[in-house]
Amino acid sequence: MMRSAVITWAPMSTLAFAKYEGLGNDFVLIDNRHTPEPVLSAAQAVAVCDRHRGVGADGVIFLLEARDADFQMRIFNSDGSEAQMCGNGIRCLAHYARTLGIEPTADRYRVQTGAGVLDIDLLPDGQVRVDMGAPALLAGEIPTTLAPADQKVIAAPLNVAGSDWSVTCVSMGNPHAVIFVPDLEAIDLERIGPLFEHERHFPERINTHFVRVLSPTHLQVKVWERGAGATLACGTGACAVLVAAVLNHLAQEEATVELPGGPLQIRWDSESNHLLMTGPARTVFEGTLQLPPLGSSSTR
Ligand SMILES: N[C@@H](CCC[C@H](N)C(=O)O)C(=O)O
Repeated sequence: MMRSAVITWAPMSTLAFAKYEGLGNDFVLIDNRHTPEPVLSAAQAVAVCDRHRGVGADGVIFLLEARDADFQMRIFNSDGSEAQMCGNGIRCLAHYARTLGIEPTADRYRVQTGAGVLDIDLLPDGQVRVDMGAPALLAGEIPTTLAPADQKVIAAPLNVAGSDWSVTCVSMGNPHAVIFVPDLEAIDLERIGPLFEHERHFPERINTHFVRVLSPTHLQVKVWERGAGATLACGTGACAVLVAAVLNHLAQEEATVELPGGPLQIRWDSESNHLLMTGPARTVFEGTLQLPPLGSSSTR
């Protein structure tokens, strides 16, 4: 018997967004002050980040109300997983907050993140400086099983894809593995990146950075991000790279971290033990998302 197909079109709701980028690490930003949880589900964030059928982005960032800060940041990676922190994203969010009429105090915002409350300074030249807090170095804090939980992971041996690597792990709220190599051209990121991300010693997966030391104040990086793949820049990663370089006696406490999308200035302040990251953030365009109602199945 022939059946006739019934197509029901769910009514669309709309949601305003702004697209921003920091060194080519790009985000869809959403003013989420009206509800305590992100207005998009993880699956909707994946759809929005899709570079063919969505807006296209490395992640979706929500600006929410905060009790003890100017506002709160939450971020979904392009695969829908939630991360604790995003260095490039928080610079973008600071500029976005200003367009929403949230006024900083003496050009400074205090922002609640999964890595604690961070101070963000809007500099006169348009750049943004973020106090990224202190790095966490113990294996249990990363987390990784490459060492006992109460020990640091500095130049630990790890075999991935049949090769031996020397891995230093740093958490900036989110987990990073840093590997110093003599030649970045030799790194096939699309092949090796996912193998590190899902390696069994990293129970919450890992952001991976391959680093060539150009000088003690100049580090060049290739980035594979947890939940987003190869990106043009990673702010938390740039901080982790500087920390790892200092711990391996390869860099000074202040350096330029050269990412595929451009440079970040990173300083590890010896007095506070905090990382200070300075870099740009830029608005690209604004728009309106067409969304099926939450909880509805696809209308296609
Ligand atoms: N690109 C970001 C980091 C985003 C989160 C990361 N992929 C994770 O899952 O931890 C940055 O600039 O720091």
